[in-house]
Amino acid sequence: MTTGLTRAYQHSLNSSAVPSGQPALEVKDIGLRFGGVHALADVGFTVTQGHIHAVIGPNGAGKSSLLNCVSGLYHPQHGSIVLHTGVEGTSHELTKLPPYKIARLGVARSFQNIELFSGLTVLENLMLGRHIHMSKSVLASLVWLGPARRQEIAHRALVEEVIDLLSLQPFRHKSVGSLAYGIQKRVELGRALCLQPALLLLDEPMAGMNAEEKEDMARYILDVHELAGVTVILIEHDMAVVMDISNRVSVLDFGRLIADGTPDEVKANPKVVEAYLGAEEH
Ligand SMILES: Nc1ncnc2c1ncn2[C@@H]1O[C@H](COP(=O)(O)OP(=O)(O)OP(=O)(O)O)[C@@H](O)[C@H]1O
Repeated sequence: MTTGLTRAYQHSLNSSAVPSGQPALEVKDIGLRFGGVHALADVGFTVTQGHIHAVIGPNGAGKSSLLNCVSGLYHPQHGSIVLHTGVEGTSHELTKLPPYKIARLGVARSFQNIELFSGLTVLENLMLGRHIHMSKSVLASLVWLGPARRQEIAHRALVEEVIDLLSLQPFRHKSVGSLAYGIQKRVELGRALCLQPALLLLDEPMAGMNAEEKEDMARYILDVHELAGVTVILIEHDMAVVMDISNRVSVLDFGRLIADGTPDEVKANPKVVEAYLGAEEH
């Protein structure tokens, strides 16, 4: 189930140097409160390098809060989140860092709602996805004609590979606002990939999609994982998709981790059936 690449790739889209199978992210005893609401309580699990790791749970279970803790939008009151990038053997404690520093460490994310520049083209949005790696003059040259063309060309080569991987060629010069919803979500995935992530966080990438769009998106996430080797944390409501494409699944319910295992283990766990899968069947 792959997209037939049309070019030989020169750039690695995965910036992690952690060997496959080793811990990439360790979440330990995270606690997050909003007034009296325990959004997360003693949540801990490990994301393995090279995995698609799904986080599932009923509405309000704490899934987005968890991603927000990893990307630095929320700071949990206790616990730790350690990112291993393998670069010079370093690890980073994320819970006190601001979002831009976590992004610089290679944590990229897409949001539940599309957060693209709808008046700009696909290409321009993807180039802006390179912003962390760009000097101000290159950013300026995207908007006004200016210097730094050579640096821009190097960034452009990587962006072209993302366009190829996600089959975005037909849309490159179209303004994002004019594209079908499913394509816009694919552009958002592309923009996150342009960061060359060590870890990619996808928050309900298939929400609001029809069956065909979901199937397409699942295929592209698998390509990102299998061809580009990017480690993914995936929040998704569609159980069939989660069980199909994930290596490991963590289940939250009322802010607590109630199960963590392979898709088959999780499917067979009575707590999960009761809390989530069972609830869907009624
Ligand atoms: N910024 C915030 N302020 C106050 N409460 C919040 C905030 N963010 C999340 N919460 C609360 O934390 C709990 C978990 O919410 P969260 O959005 O993380 O759940 P979720 O599993 O992602 O839900 P959904 O599937 O509906 O998106 C909810 O009770 C929610 O109301």
